[in-house]
Amino acid sequence: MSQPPGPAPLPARPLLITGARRADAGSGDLLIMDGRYADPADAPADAERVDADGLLALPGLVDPHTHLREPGREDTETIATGTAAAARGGYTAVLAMANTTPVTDTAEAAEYVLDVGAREGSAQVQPVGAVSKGLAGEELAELGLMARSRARVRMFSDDGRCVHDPTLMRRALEYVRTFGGVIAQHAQDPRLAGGQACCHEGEVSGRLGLPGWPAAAESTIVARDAQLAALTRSRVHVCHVSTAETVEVLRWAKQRGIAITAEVTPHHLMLTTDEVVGYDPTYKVNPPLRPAEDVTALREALADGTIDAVGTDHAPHARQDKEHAFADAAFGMLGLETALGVLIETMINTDRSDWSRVIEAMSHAPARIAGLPGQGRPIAIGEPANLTLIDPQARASVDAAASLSLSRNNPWHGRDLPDPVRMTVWAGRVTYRHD
Ligand SMILES: NC(=O)N[C@@H](CC(=O)O)C(=O)O
Repeated sequence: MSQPPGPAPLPARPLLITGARRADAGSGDLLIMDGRYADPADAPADAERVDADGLLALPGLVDPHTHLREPGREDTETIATGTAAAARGGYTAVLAMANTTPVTDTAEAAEYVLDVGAREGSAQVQPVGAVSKGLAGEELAELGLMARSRARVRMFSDDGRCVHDPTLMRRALEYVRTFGGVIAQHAQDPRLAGGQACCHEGEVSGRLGLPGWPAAAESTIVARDAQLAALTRSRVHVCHVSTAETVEVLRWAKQRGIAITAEVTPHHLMLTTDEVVGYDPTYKVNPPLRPAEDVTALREALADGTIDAVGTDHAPHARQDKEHAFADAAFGMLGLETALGVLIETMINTDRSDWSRVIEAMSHAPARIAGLPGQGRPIAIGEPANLTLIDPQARASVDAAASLSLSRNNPWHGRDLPDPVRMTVWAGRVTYRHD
């Protein structure tokens, strides 16, 4: 059996985890040896025993949408710090977005991210390749070379920018179909929501005098891309869905059998446009926070599977890039450490979803969409040991200063939220332990 992707082998001490419940059915002790689950009856005498009585065992979480900022902005996040934050959030794999400096638009750039991840990461780092050279939206990047490289890139995205040119989008979809890839679209029509647009277009943007971006700037691109996916018989993934209109388009497209998948961020499941009323740039994000009706529609869509997955869109920014007038500040907020807590609060504690749905959306589906073998797998003997042990009842007040991220643009600071993660294990190695 080939080794699962993971850190260099350590003088691994087997782990015997006792007493954990399993959300997916099944229970019993878990033995982790040589990076995989093994039969607990074979536990060696020197195995480290972990008492997980009362805890829930989940397959390691997979984030289809992380900004790690290395290379280029290591003052705001590195692959080491971003994946440390991921491990604390229960993640064992992250898809690293391409909008770094330089952009991940070549095989060499993708292999660089892969290699630093393997050397310094606390989670598997899978590079996302850019769709267009330099994210400029004009010429296709080296999609085939990235796919055939050691990084085995399968997901491509110009995230931060929309692939606006329909012909370029068509060509990209045609190209990735040849190797089972997917185009992850940042759906934002730059003609409807460009330039200074920084807030949901509606009553609040009008009152505050902030340039707005209407829901239609997202849903019209998603409708177009669904049709292009049908035309090319290829696969499109919609990043950070934020509106009820987009949910309707997704329902329509899925009913027609179009190969479209979508993700929602934790912040769009909980926070609304009202946060912006104080002009605090921490709440400036793309796409913008939307009204409560959209939040409700997103929760419903995640519960019924219209939205397949949760993506954090963890977007670290330096203080000097955020501390500006709202219209001039950088877009983006942190999310890796708090994602599962927000999902418990919005989906489990409201009885909208059961655990199997949350596990599907935060582990199985993102691994499948992004083409990550070895992640999002069931907890079963022989499978790679990617595991998150959680206490779903534990809560804490979020402290931005205590984050493992290098950045502090944390929209959850001071909020009381579930703080569930007790231990994360990636490829058999403990990557996070709650004190
Ligand atoms: N989501 C964000 O608000 N920011 C992202 C890029 C982007 O999607 O705009 C970032 O890289 O900072």
